[in-house]
Amino acid sequence: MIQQIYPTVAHNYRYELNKDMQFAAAHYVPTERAGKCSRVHGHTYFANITIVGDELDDSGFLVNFAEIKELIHKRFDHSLLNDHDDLFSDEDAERFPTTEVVARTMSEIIQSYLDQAANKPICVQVFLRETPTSYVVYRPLAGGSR
Ligand SMILES: Nc1nc2c(c(=O)[nH]1)N=C([C@H](O)[C@H](O)COP(=O)(O)OP(=O)(O)OP(=O)(O)O)CN2
Ligand SMILES: [Zn+2]
Repeated sequence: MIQQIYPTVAHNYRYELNKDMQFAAAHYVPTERAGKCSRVHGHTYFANITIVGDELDDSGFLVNFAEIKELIHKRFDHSLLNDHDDLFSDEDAERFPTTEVVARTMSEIIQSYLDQAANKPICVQVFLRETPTSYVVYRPLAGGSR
């Protein structure tokens, strides 16, 4: 079970939902500057996703917890992140599968899905832990751009 205190996001929405999940994945950071991390290695990633909104859908959900898990876990669990060439690249540092980029990418995947919902939920934070000692918090800029 994942139990951790996460950083809070200031907002004035009526509802805030948080979904924890974990997935196993391998990656490498394709630059010599990454040292040992430029070689393929694996992590159990722990993620906490924060979604806010004022309106519920016709199930009484801001968004179904299971759908958020499906978007991330199904896509990344037991995969080599660098193989997802629709998301990551060995050529462009903004698309190397670092913790920062994976957190941002998760936020973008989730927000694209939420944009289809009539009640318009918003993903305001992705907390992504890569190792017991390393994690990133990504908060998209208000208004939808990075
Ligand atoms: N800013 C970033 N720095 C590093 C990233 C990253 O994604 N963003 N990634 C790595 C490696 O992939 C590695 O998996 C994690 O590195 P690190 O925290 O150094 O792992 P250690 O277990 O060796 O750290 P300890 O301090 O010994 O616990 C590297 N840097
Ligand atoms: Zn790593």
